[in-house]
Amino acid sequence: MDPAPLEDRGGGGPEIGAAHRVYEHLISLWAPGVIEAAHDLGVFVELAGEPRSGAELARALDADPRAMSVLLDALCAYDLLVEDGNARYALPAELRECLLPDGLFSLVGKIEYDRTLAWRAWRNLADTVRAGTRVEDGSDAPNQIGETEYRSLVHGINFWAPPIVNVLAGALAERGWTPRRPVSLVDVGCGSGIYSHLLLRRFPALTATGIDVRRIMPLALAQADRLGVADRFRPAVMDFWSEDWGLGYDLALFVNIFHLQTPASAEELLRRAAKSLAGGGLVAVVDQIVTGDAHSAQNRFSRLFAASMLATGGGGAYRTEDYDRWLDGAGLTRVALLDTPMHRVLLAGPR
Ligand SMILES: C[S@@+](CC[C@H](N)C(=O)[O-])C[C@H]1O[C@@H](n2cnc3c(N)ncnc32)[C@H](O)[C@@H]1O
Repeated sequence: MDPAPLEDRGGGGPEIGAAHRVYEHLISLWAPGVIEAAHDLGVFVELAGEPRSGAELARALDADPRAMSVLLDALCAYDLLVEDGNARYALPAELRECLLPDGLFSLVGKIEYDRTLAWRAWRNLADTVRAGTRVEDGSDAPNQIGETEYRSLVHGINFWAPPIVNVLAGALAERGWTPRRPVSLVDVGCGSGIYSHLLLRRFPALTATGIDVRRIMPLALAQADRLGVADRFRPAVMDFWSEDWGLGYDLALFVNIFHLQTPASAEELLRRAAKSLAGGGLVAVVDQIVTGDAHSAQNRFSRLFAASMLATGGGGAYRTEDYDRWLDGAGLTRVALLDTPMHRVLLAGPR
């Protein structure tokens, strides 16, 4: 046996540090395992009311009492539940919104998406890397996430929106958007519509058109109602490739749309956006946009996000140079690039 890993430093040389690091990555698998088991069993919903003991939860959820206690303690280890010292477990207030199904920022859709699609896709990532995601003619494949999966997914990414909208709204205000100015936007692939809805709350004279497919639109309409902006949110059920988006918008907004594209389809989307704008209108792309700064938090997340896109069927995290080339092809030019959590906001206007 090579004695080097055991030498000096109390048995903890760089090799042991490296093994700890890799092991920590490997056991990241435990977190979704524990959270998803609790979701499947109904633990979070059961704890929406009073704190309960392990035995009470096991009885209510038809589970083995000892196994339930192990699961509850693991949830406490992740700070997802708290134990009151008398073996009663509670769901902390700040976690209710994301762990219960009806919260505006509920991650239940993400959990369900991961259970139906992502686990299997990640398990087969090596096969995907061997085969690549090119289609027969050698071009990249667009992302294959289906409408059914989007129904789970779109609410599960709502929590990204508030800090991004803060930054975007600030940039729009700097460019002359005031509470009284009647402006309009088209939200292309709006999903739950959260970006439109939060901007509508920010700018009382704004009207928003949300484009998405038939199965998703009821979610956007219900949420517009919930957030009190339904009177200024116009649903446009259509395929954004084959139908007309309308004209004269002050903002064409694409959130989490470009990472689903191939380079060719990305350029086509920007051409369509340019045609839909009023004079002086802007395009905003909110996405995993990679810059030259290798160590930024956004670039690190973008790299991992690209691996996730690869695992689940195509698309990727594109670089600023890619966007600049596509913008140029569409007669547009980048006017700002803003950092937000896990995303960047690219603003572009006419060249
Ligand atoms: C990743 S989700 C993003 C949703 C939203 N923009 C957000 O970030 O919360 C992509 C959305 O684009 C919609 N979409 C994809 N292709 C579309 C098409 N060809 N026409 C209309 N909507 C489409 C999907 O239904 C889905 O709601």
